[in-house]
Amino acid sequence: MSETKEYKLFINGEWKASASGETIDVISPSNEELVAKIQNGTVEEANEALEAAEKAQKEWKKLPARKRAEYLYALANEIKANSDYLAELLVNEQGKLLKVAKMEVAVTASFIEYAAEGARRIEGDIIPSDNPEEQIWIQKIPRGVVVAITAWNFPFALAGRKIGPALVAGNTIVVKPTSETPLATLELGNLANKVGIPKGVINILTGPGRAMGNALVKSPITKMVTMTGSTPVGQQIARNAADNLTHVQLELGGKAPFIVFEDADIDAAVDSALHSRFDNCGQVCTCNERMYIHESIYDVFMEKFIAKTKALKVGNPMLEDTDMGPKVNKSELAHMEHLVKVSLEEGATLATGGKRPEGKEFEKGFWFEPTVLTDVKQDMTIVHEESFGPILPVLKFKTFDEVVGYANDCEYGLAAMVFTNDMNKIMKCNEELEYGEIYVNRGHGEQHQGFHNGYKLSGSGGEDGKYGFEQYLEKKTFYVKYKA
Ligand SMILES: NC(=O)C1=CN([C@@H]2O[C@H](COP(=O)(O)OP(=O)(O)OC[C@H]3O[C@@H](n4cnc5c(N)ncnc54)[C@H](OP(=O)(O)O)[C@@H]3O)[C@@H](O)[C@H]2O)C=CC1
Ligand SMILES: O=C(O)[C@@H](O)[C@@H]1OC[C@H](O)[C@H]1O
Repeated sequence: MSETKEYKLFINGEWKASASGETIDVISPSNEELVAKIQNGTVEEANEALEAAEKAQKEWKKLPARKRAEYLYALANEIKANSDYLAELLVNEQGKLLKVAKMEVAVTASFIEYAAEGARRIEGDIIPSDNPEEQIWIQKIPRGVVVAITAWNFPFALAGRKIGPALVAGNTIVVKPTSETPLATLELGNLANKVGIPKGVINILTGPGRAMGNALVKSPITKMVTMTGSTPVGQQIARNAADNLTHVQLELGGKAPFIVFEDADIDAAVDSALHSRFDNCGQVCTCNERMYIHESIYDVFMEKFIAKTKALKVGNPMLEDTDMGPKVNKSELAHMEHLVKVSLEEGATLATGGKRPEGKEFEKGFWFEPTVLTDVKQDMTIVHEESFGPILPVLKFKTFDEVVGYANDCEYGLAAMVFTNDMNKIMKCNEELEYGEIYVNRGHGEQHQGFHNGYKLSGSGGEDGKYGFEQYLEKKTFYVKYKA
């Protein structure tokens, strides 16, 4: 029996055990076996990491951005070179399919490479003054120390999505991954050392968000917090950051509507609806969380959709022909069971799924069947509460105004998906849907050069692309008077 690996804290380029002397178990969602142990870091260690990042940033910001980018290209190459190991770690800690984990590793490297490409596009302005013999210069400068706090659904990609732009902009970073799935992210410490990223530029801490996270957010050393996670925690972070007026970038919860109009390509819509709900066991912030089908195509659409849902293969995430793995932990599984119970009590019908799959392989682990609910009404809990799992409520609609009203009847505003070939409908959806990211005639899936931006309780600030990169830069304005 090999000894269980114990990960340490990565501070100032060194690995160290926490002074707390306590560790946290990371268990496999597939079988509840112990995967590794991580440190239960202390508030003092949070401050130690922040001080290391602050010290390192003084030199890091002086490097030409191109040189900083070269370090990041090297890091991305190391990530790709270690893809198999990192992907298997993601399967073990998060329960995602191996093929999805390999995609996540590739996307992580790609996020970092995309950020590095921006090294020569940190552009300021020179503006003529109203005064004679005077110029106005607006310079883009790094903010300083960035704290990155990430969720458990794509932990590695979310870390790369933040490390890349933060470092290219000339900031240094303290990353606090969720205690649920920190392992692949911790491995970035080894890779950072291997490519020679200076000590203190990247620091990685583990420990419960409430204690460790609070300390990182509240510190006056922290000049920006970028967080991906739930809305309640994002709101808490915004409150904690207010004391120092620290810049906050939040990517939070969602309840994406998936709307299929009468003129849609039904087969394309069925496939997109299936993947946008059940990929990664429904644990994607832009997932199809509620589906609206025009009444004229409802029967033909649902016959195809239910058949494909029932055909999904739930099981061992390491196998190539598996379509869906387990939920990430026990409480998430309990949330699935609760949502189905409440939905049935409120009058919904269980069209398929609704419970733990049967069979010996599912006795351990956090398994839940792909679930579809019909006879759903707009005022039901399941239409408004994020499931972030494999549960899909389906509703019929008659008119455009009715379905847009249903779609906007939501406290979230991250993503929406629309299937129609009618250009007028597409443009009206563009105008009337209150969502930061709208997919037309395809399922979810952002691209780096876009802008992942949540309205309402889905977030603040936005991430990715040139507008996401801007979040990591401060501006400094000079009024320069001279004698011509
Ligand atoms: N908009 C987007 O792009 C995405 C949004 N999400 C959302 O994330 C949620 C699921 O992820 P989950 O990890 O459960 O989210 P949580 O909000 O529970 O946790 C997110 C992170 O915040 C940390 N944290 C918890 N409390 C605090 C605090 N007081 N101060 C600072 N940090 C804190 C957690 O640490 P710890 O876990 O160690 O306590 C974790 O690292 C869903 O709501 C989903 O919609 C997920 C992915 C993408
Ligand atoms: O965070 C999410 O759920 C999505 O933004 C997801 O994270 C990384 C992937 O590239 C996105 O699909």
